Amino acid sequence: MTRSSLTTPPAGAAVPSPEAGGPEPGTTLGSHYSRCFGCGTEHPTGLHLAARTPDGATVEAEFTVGEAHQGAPRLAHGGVLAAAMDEVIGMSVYLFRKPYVTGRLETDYLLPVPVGTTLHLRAWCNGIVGRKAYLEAEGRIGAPDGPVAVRAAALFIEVDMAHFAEHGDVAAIAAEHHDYEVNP
Ligand SMILES: CCCCCCCC(=O)SCCNC(=O)CCNC(=O)[C@H](O)C(C)(C)COP(=O)(O)OP(=O)(O)OC[C@H]1O[C@@H](n2cnc3c(N)ncnc32)[C@H](O)[C@@H]1OP(=O)(O)O
Repeated sequence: MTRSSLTTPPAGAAVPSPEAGGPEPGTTLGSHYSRCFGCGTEHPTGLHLAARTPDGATVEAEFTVGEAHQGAPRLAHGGVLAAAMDEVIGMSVYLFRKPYVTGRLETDYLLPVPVGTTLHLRAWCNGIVGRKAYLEAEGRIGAPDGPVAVRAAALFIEVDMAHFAEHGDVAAIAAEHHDYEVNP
């Protein structure tokens, strides 16, 4: 992964282990908001990611590229692929049960992704320092061990619920509360 210093964990950054009381291995994480472009089940043209954690520390999901996700004819739009990486990374930091938002997202595009392709996404945390979480993800074509089409590195910043109350619609979050709801 080509990455900047901003998404590289500093020496000594603690790599978190699965949280006591966090999701059990195999848990499906569910949508954090039904109208989210990334995971919302009610979004008509969204990515519809349904993430699960195989081990309490990493997250996996699949994204099938549809007609609504094109950039060039019959090929996925790069921004849509970045959104998929952002979402699966957001789901992985969701394991820590604190609210985080994307501060910085860096993406490497290695292969074109045709419409109809299922991308197998995986995301994990490389370390946390204070409010800053250093995260990484990959998207593989066709199978969990298929060729890597997209890689991403991200810096997510921990916020409190006032962030969403001040800038968004905290009542809508409360209305859809889940056990691990943290990252609208
Ligand atoms: C399961 C759910 C999945 C959801 C996945 C999708 C998640 C999203 O899309 S979130 C939406 C997109 N992101 C946003 O809207 C965030 C917009 N930005 C903000 O609100 C603010 O800039 C915010 C909250 C990130 C930081 O502001 P603030 O709380 O004032 O903190 P601030 O003091 O500026 O920064 C904290 C630290 O992070 C660093 N930092 C903040 N932003 C960045 C950045 N872009 N690049 C590098 N470092 C950064 C700062 O340098 C600082 O570091 P240090 O502590 O070492 O000095």
